[in-house]
Amino acid sequence: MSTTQPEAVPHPEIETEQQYVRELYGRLDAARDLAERRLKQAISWPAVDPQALQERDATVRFQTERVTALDAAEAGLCVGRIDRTDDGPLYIGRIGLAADDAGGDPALVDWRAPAARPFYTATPVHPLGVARRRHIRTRGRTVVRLDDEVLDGGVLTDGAAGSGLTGEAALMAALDTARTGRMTDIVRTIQAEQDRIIRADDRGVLVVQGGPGTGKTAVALHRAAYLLYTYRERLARRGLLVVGPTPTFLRYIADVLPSLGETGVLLAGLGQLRPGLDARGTESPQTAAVKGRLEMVGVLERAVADRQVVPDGPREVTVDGFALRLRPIDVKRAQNAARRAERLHNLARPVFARRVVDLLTRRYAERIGTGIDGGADLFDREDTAALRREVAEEPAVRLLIDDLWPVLTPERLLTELFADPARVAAATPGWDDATRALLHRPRGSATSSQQWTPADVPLLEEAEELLGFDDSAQRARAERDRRRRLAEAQETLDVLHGSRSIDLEDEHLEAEVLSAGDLISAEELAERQRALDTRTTAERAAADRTWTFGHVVVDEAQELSPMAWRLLVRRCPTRSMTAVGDLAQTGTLAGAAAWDETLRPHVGDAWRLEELTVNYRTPAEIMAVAADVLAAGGTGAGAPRSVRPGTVPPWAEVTGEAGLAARAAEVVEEWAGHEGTTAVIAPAGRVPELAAAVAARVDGVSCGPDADSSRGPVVLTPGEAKGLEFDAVLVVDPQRVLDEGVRGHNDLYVALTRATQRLGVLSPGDLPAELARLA
Ligand SMILES: Nc1ncnc2c1ncn2[C@@H]1O[C@H](COP(=O)(O)OP(=O)(O)OP(=O)(O)O)[C@@H](O)[C@H]1O
Repeated sequence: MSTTQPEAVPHPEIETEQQYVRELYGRLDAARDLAERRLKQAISWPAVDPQALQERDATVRFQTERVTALDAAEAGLCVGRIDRTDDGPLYIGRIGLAADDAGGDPALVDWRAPAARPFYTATPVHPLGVARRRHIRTRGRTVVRLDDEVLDGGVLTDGAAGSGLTGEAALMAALDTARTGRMTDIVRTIQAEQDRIIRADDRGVLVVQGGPGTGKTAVALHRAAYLLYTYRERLARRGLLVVGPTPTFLRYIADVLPSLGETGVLLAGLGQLRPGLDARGTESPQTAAVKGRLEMVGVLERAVADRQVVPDGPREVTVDGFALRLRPIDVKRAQNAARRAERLHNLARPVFARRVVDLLTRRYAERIGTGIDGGADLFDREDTAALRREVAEEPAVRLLIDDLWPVLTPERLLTELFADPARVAAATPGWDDATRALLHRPRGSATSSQQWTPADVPLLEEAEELLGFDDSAQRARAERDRRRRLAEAQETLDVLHGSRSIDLEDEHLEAEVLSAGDLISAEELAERQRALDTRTTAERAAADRTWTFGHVVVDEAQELSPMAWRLLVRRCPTRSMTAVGDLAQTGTLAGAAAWDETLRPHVGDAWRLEELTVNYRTPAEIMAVAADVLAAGGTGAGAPRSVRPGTVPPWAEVTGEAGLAARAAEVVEEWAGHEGTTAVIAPAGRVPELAAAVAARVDGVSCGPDADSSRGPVVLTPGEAKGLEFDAVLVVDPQRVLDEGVRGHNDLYVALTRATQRLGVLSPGDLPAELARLA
C-alpha cells in the first residue's frame, strides 16, 4: 500500500527525517574533512625508499578517490529507509556512513551492500522482514517529500500486490521529470527486476535482453558500480570497460558513474578500442557487414602470408660490384625457417633476414674467392663477419628483404590490402566479385580518424595479433636508459661519499657515521629517479592494447559484429561481461539476430540470459504505435509494457514534400516553449535540410556524431538516436526510414520509442500502413 502526501500537506514525520538527514550530512562533512586531511598528509610524506614511495602513491590515489566519492554523494545522499519487523530502521544512501556505536547498524547503508537489498526487492507478497519502506526525497540538504509503502502488517490491497513496482510514487515522480540531455542515476528507484540483474554473479557473460526504455543502460551502469563495490580490489587493478555505440551515446551516459562515486571506468565507443585511434570514418552497411564476419580472420591470415613473397624468378643484388643471385628456392627455404621459428610475421622477419644475408654472404665470399688460390676457404671467421656486415648494410639487400618480407603495421597491411583488388582476391578464395568489391577502398588522403571506420578497428587489432610487434629496438633503448640512470646514481653516491671524507677529520667518527651509500643503493636511487606512473587504471588501460579488463559492459550489444565480439573477448579473457541490448532494435547488418548464435562462437555455453519487460520511458499510447511497427517487422519480438500513460496523445500529419522542412521547424519551435529536450529523427538524406530549417528558427541546434541535446534541439538519424531519449520527438518521413534502413522496421521502432512525453510524425506522402493508428 502506497501513501503519498501532496506537496502542500507535509508528511507528519518530515521534521524527524530532516533531523536525521542533517546528521547524515554532518557525518559526510566529517568524513570528507578527514579524507582531505589524510590526502594532504600523504602528499607531504617523505618517501625514503621505493616501497615508501609506492605506499605514498597508493594512499594518495585511495584518498583522492575517497574525496571524489564523498563529493559525489552530496546530491541525494539518503534515498530512503526500511523499517524492519524485527529490528530498528535502516537508512539507505549513496554511500555507507558509520554510526558512533561501531557495534550497531551503520548510520547509512550503501545501496550496494547486501543489507540494502530489501529496500529494492521487498513486496507486500514477499516483505523480506520489512514492515515499511520510505522513499526520502531531498532538494539540496532539505527533505522535501516522503513516500511510504506499508509492506508487512498493513492491509494487502489488490493494487499494492499487483503493480509490481517498488516505490511507485517516487518512481513516477522520477519518470515524469523533464530530461536534461544527460542520463542520471536511478539509485532511489531501482526496481526489483532490475536489482536482480544489477547484483547478479559476475562470472560468465550475462546478456540482458529488453525492449526500449526498460532501463538496460541504467541497469548496466549500476551493475558496473555494484561490481566495483563488491569486487573492489580485483576490479580496481584490472579496470572495467564500458563499450557504447556512438560518441553521442557515451557523452549521454558519461555522468552516471561519476554521480555514483566511480571514476575509474573506461568508456569507449567501438571506434575507440584501438589505443591512439578514434575511428570515425563511414562506409556502407554492406561493407561494414562483410568486415564484421568471422571469416575475416582467415582473410587477414592469408593477406599476411601473401606479403611473404617468393619471387617467380631469381633476384639479383649488387654488393661492391659483385652481382649476387637469390633463387626462388633460396627464398622459400628462408621463409620456411622463419615460419618454423616464429608464428608472428614481424617477429619472424629477423630470422628470414638473417637467412638471406647468410646466403648472400656465402655467395659474396665465393665470388671474391673465385680466381684466388684457396677460393672462399681463404676467409677466416673475422673476414666472414666483415663480409656479412657489408652485405647486411648494403641498401640494395635491405630493399630486397623489405620486398620479400616487409615489416608491416596493421594500418599498412589493411591499407594496401583494401587498395589492391589483386591482393583482396588472393586473400578471399571462394568469394564472389561483388563481395570482394565491398572491401575495396582506394588509398586516400584522409586523416586517420576519417580513413578508419569502427568496423576496421577489430580488423586492425586482429592484424596486430598476426603481425606482432618487433620491440627489440625499444627494449634496447629502455636497457640503455636504465644503465644511464644507474651510472648517474652511482656518480651521485660517489660524490656524496667523497665530500664526506674531506669534511670529516676524525677517522673514528667517520666509521660511525652512515654514508648516503649505506642508506640507499645505486639501484634504488636510480629506480627513484624513474618518473612514477601516476596514471589511473583506466588511463593505463586505454593506452595499452594488450590490457585485459576485469569486467566489460557492452551497451546496445545487438549492434556488435562477430569480429567486434572477438576483440572484446580478447580484452576480457575471464569472460566476465555484461551485455545489454535488444534484438528488435538491431540496425546493422553485422549485428545480432539471436543471442546464442552471436555468442556461442566466442564463449561457448558460458553465457546466460535475463530479460527486462517494463518500459519506463515511453508512455503507453506511444508504445502502442511502436508495437504496431514492431509486429509489422515480423521478428516475432514482443514490445515491453509501458509503466505509465501519456499526457499528450501522439499525432501524425501529412505535409506534402514542399512543406515538410518548414512544418518540422514550426513544430520544434512550438515545443521549444516546453521544458525538456527535443529531437527530430529522420533518414540520413533529410538531416542537413531539416537541421538548416530548424536552426533558422531555434538556437542551439546540432546534428551528427557530436549532437548534444543539452544545448538545444538535435536532428539525428535513427542509428544516431540509438540508446538516447528526449522529452519530445518528431519523426520525419517514416516511409523512407522503413525503405532505406537495412532493417527498416527496427529503425522506425527505435525512432518512435525515444520519446518520454510527446511524439509527432510528419510524412511527405501517405502515412505507412504500420502507423495507421495515428491516422
Ligand atoms: N528504476 C528506474 N527508476 C527511474 N527511472 C528509470 C528506472 N529504470 C529506467 N529508468 C529510466 O527510463 C529511461 C530508459 O532507460 P534506459 O535508457 O536505461 O533504457 P534502455 O533499455 O537502455 O533503452 P533503449 O533500448 O531504448 O536504449 C531512462 O530515463 C532511465 O533513467
